Amino acid sequence: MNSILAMNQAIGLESMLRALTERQGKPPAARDQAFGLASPSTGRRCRAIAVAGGKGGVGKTTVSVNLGMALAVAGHEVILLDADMGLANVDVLLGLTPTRHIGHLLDGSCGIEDLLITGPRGLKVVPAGSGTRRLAQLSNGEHAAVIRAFDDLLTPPDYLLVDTAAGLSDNVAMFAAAADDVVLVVCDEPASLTDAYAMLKVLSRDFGVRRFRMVANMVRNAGEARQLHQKLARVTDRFLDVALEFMGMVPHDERLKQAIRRQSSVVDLWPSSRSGQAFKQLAGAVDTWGEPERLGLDRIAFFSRQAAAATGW
Ligand SMILES: Nc1ncnc2c1ncn2[C@@H]1O[C@H](COP(=O)(O)OP(=O)(O)OP(=O)(O)O)[C@@H](O)[C@H]1O
Repeated sequence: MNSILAMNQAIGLESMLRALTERQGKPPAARDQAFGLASPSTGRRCRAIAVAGGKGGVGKTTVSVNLGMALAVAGHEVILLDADMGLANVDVLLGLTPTRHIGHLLDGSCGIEDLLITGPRGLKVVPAGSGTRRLAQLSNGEHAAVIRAFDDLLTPPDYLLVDTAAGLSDNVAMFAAAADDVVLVVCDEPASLTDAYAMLKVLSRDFGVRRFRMVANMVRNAGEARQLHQKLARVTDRFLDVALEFMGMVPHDERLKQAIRRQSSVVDLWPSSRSGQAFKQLAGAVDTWGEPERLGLDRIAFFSRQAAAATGW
């Protein structure tokens, strides 16, 4: 797709994005951190990574689950937060049957530790709950409460992965802005590119997120992945004040689909498959990122505090 077409389509989403921003009130002047605890296993601060994508079906959950598993296999403590509230499926993908979810945390009937369930290879999951309309309509204050609940973890992990919802809701914006890194999953479809552009635009302009790491999903090879990155980076370099780094790729792989049908991860079932190897490489890339930067002193993002105060959370 040519870059001007991509930009025009993205600009076509302006009114929707403006409405979202206006509803949220004045955006924060600078990005602050919300998730941020020291990990006992490494002594390093927990790194919170939000996996986002804009368009539905680009592979956010697949990447979150398999990247989480690859990091766990590499010996890291990992918690995977399913933040696709009301349409949760991380637990389904891992064959887990949670009895509690985020809704129980929010109504005060349990704490964050009670929500953790342990999946294969010690990967821990915080389930979001499915089929509950109320969970799909959480207020900003409730999102803030979920983010802050991670401060109560007894043993913070090395990595907290957050599988965000599709679209550009307040939910996605808050979790992405509260994380140390945003991994953007993109596939080679016009709608994926325009939605990714729209997400970069709103997260940078309204939430101060300036750096993104792109994973090209469902591509044929590394060359195609690089081309996809260049296609998006050409437009973002020209029109947005963001750095879009290439993180890696996941090939289109039937093994991945088979693993999902078996409610397991390809990393666990077929580590030597093309996608299994790709997730190992992505985990290796994450491992090179080092200590997350701290852009502010407070652990709670500015907008989270505003929202929390407004709703009494
Ligand atoms: N690399 C891949 N190779 C083959 N199939 C893939 C790959 N990545 C994802 N898929 C398939 O694409 C579909 C959508 O993936 P997934 O549910 O992870 O997307 P999503 O972005 O989380 O969607 P939603 O936003 O709707 O929750 C799934 O059926 C999955 O099996």
